[in-house]
Amino acid sequence: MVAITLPSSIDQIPLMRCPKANAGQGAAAAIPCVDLSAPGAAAAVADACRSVGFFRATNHGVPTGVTDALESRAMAFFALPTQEKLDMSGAARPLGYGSKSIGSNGDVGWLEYLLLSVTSNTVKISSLPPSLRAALEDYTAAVREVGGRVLELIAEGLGVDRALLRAMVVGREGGDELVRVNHYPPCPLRAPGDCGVTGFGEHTDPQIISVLRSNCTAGLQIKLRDGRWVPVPPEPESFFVNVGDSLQVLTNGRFRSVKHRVVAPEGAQSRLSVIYFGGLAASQRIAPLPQVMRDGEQSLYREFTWGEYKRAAYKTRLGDHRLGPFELLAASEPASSADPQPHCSSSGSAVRIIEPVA
Ligand SMILES: C=C1C[C@]23C[C@@]1(O)CC[C@H]2[C@@]12CC[C@H](O)[C@@](C)(C(=O)O1)[C@H]2[C@@H]3C(=O)O
Ligand SMILES: O=C(O)CCC(=O)C(=O)O
Ligand SMILES: [Fe+2]
Repeated sequence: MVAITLPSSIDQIPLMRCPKANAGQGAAAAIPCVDLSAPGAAAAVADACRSVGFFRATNHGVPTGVTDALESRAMAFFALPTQEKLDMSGAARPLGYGSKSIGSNGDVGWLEYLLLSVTSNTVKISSLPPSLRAALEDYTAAVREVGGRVLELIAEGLGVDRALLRAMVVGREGGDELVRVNHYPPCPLRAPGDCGVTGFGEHTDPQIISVLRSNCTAGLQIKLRDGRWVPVPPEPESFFVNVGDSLQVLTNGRFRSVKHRVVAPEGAQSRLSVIYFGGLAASQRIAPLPQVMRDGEQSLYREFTWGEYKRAAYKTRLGDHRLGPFELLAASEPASSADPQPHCSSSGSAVRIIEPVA
């Protein structure tokens, strides 16, 4: 039984259009798939990060028991009354339990979540149910290994020291690793045409990489380099890897952080996703790796630390172009919020569509 309550004002939940045209044949084919233990994996990972900024990873070595245990403990947690969830986790600021509100700048979505710091594999919320905490710690240990392997492959694919990126992120003293568990209950609202309700609005992840797994329920979409949004078919046996803003800078734009969003589920099923975010230590400088730069190539970004970027990121709205203020040369991305695109808005029970802004 899902304990989320309907928002007091449905107006607070913006609806968005999810073009069906992109959901057809070929959508899944647009998403690269990499067998992490195959020969040639490094080149395939680098290729995927360059062309899409996103890929599906198979042969990752995480036992299904670990993911199943977390999924069932998390669902049991989300089924608790809201006050109990808040008492156990504290209200998200930004860590803790959140519902419908994402960040502190007015973003909303049809979801509830737990956002946790997992650096050194310690889940720093003491009053979580012990079985959930244990499942989170087992999962974190396993997903961190996947992240570490992916970072080795990325380094190899870039032609830099294989251990370099992994050592900057995984299990690093003072590092910034997060796990987020998102629960999107079935959404009773309906929008006309091709609109769905926003589960998690369009954004890029600020960290180096994100490693995501979901249950069987669809909803995640990514934006391809040609501007098309495509649905990511759910694949509970696989992990999905996102390039984050920090990796975009480290590669001087060779890899680009991928825009993604989630549409709330319409049917009877809820979506449960778990994401590991590999970030850096606060004092870690983020600048293009000298080894990837060609002779005379200029950095596209002014130098900054992860602490500085994170502070700036938390002042932004979800869809903002967070790297904008750090760009040195002519910006390759619109400096505004989310790209102009069709979206919908609700007005009481009657749903009103707002057409794209030019
Ligand atoms: C609106 C926001 C939520 C967010 C912090 C921010 O101000 C802008 C970035 C958002 C994001 C997106 C990826 C991750 O889910 C997240 C934890 C992160 O590091 O950056 C969230 C932040 C959050 O929910 O606190
Ligand atoms: O829930 C999902 O599938 C994606 C969520 C997401 O992008 C995030 O938590 O940053
Ligand atoms: Fe994300």
